[in-house]
Amino acid sequence: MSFRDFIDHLRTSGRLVEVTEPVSKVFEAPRLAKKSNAPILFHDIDGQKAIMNLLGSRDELADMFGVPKDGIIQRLSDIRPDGEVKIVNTSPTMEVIENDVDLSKLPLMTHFEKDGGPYITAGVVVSEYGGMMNASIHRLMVVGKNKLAARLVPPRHSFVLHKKAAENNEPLPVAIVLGADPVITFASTTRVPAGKEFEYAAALRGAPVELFECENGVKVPHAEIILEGYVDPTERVDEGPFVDITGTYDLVRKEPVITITKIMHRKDPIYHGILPAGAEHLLMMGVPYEPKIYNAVAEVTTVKNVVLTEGGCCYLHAVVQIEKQTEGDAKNAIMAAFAAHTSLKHVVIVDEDIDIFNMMDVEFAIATRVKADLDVMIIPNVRGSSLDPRGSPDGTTTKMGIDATKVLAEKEIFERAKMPE
Ligand SMILES: C/C(=C\C(=O)O)CCOP(=O)(O)O
Ligand SMILES: [Mn+2]
Repeated sequence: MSFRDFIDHLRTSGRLVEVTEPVSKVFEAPRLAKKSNAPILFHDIDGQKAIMNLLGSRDELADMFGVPKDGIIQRLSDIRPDGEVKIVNTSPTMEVIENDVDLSKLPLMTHFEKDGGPYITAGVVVSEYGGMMNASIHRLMVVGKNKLAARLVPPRHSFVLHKKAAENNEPLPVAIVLGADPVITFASTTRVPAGKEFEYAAALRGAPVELFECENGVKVPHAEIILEGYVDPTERVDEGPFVDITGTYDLVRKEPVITITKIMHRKDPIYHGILPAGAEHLLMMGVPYEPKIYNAVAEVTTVKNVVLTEGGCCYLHAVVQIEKQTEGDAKNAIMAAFAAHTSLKHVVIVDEDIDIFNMMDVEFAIATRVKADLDVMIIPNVRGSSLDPRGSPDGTTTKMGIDATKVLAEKEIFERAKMPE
């Protein structure tokens, strides 16, 4: 499915908000996107089109995968990155080619008052080096007419490829993909084995993914806009301030620079922007880790479901539902969850009768099934998330796991009372 087909599907199903009056890319469009909290298509940002909140809810994701909302994780954990990828010679993306690059002509938005500049937030950075490829989303700050600062987080594959190229003093060829089939964009946020993002997307879509070759050799899927260029081996600039998933300003760091050498786009392209700290951002960051946690917990007990909760920025807090088999299972589940998602900070393990999408229910489990000295695990000095404002400067933090499951030997005293029909 193309990006445009997906937008048409949102339109015909009545889920798309359309803004036809002119809006500014500086604060105004992001503010409207935050307010609407629904897929929103801007028809006139300095004469350009842009969509935000494209995959801004679990309902949207479930619809895209063709499963119910509580079946997303099982669906994602069943998929193997072995779909078909086809190389083709042409693409509608080549309708317009611009060699005189001026990023200010695109509707790249400035979102929050202290932001370091306009940011590309939904750009899938595809890179290739030494026979390896990678596709992942990185935030990209505009630092010049044809330059972007890229937050390449260790140990993500883009970071590794740039490091390898830089060790040989070579540029890393990249292509930034904006507005591909949303399944491909989602797949690029997953933690699949190196170089397998497009195979994973094809398996998820149930149809081959077509790729075409850019002038710099990088192979990319059809999209609305492609920015071609390279990451310089040595150049670094201040990246930030930028508001990340926590809704607070992330640190300013020295990050690598991408020079854009060419822009390709469809006629009348539709730019995709992800609202920082908005639901789409949170889901793109968190949902790919849920199947990882699910599979890791499945190794130690019977796992039923996993959610990275919105209140925990879909990244720092997890609730894991298990069918407890033996006493102590929940403690193993806690350790498995932390191992699977190293940025996770707090995790609660609950039984099958707790609705993990309902925080009242989760709190009920904590209130009635936890004795803190026995059921709370505190683990100091563990690698945490660089996005946690409470993390230590060396990247470590203290983690907490809560076993909110029933004591098996006293199961009946925890039963929730039912009223007869
Ligand atoms: C920008 C981040 C991740 C990414 O690019 O995938 C968030 C920081 O990652 P941590 O590993 O939680 O520090
Ligand atoms: Mn990768």
